[in-house]
Amino acid sequence: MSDAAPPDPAAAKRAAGLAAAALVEDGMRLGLGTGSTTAFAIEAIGRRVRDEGLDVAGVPTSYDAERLARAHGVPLLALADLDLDTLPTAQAGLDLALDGADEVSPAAALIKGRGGAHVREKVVAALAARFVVLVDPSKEVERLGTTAPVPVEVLPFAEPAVLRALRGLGAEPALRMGERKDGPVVTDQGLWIVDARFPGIDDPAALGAAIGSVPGVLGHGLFVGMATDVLVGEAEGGVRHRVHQRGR
Ligand SMILES: O=C[C@H](O)[C@H](O)[C@H](O)COP(=O)(O)O
Repeated sequence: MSDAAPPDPAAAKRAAGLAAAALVEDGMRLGLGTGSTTAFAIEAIGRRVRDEGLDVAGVPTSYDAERLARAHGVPLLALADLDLDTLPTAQAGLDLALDGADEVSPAAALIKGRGGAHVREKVVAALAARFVVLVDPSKEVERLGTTAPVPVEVLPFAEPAVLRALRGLGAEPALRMGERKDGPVVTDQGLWIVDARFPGIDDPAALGAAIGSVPGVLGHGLFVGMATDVLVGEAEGGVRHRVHQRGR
């Protein structure tokens, strides 16, 4: 038996977060993701704002990201500030979106939403020229669904119907319950989350389309063909940079 300590996920997340913050350039409009890995990036961007006078602003993907950005002095933007009505549709509204993931496949398809922020995260990622995903190595899987369920945000009224439809798609679905609160977890939108556990996902795009078309579903945590970069932090401080093409 080896006496080696297990890799430290916090150190790996920190390495990914710092590498992501280093990609940020003066004048950029950012998407600020949610979760423990992106938190390291937001903190590091805040340091650059303070120490280097970096001029950036970011759209937060959750109340949590918003509070963190404020705490670290990262200026905030709302989608309404992006002038999307005058921007040509082919032009991205944000330069760079930074976010974590619960699973990443070899083709950079993702499961997101452990923190329940996946709906806003997808809106923000879709607006960005580059969508950079920050993970520790435990998030890399050969096949999506290996470790994480697919979070599905649902209208409370529709929950029984959505559970039934998800079972029909091969999932074992369960309403997400609060750990420090009685009853269902309520999202930033005031809706509920169903975690749908699949026995391995072979075609995430097709499954995503099927889940998205269930009446009562606001959105789900499968992100396919969106990531342009994956930064995999290592506990020793190194970072592997995987580059991906959008739409594949
Ligand atoms: O809703 C939460 C987000 O999708 C997170 O980005 C994802 O769950 C990864 O979080 P963490 O970096 O804490 O593992």
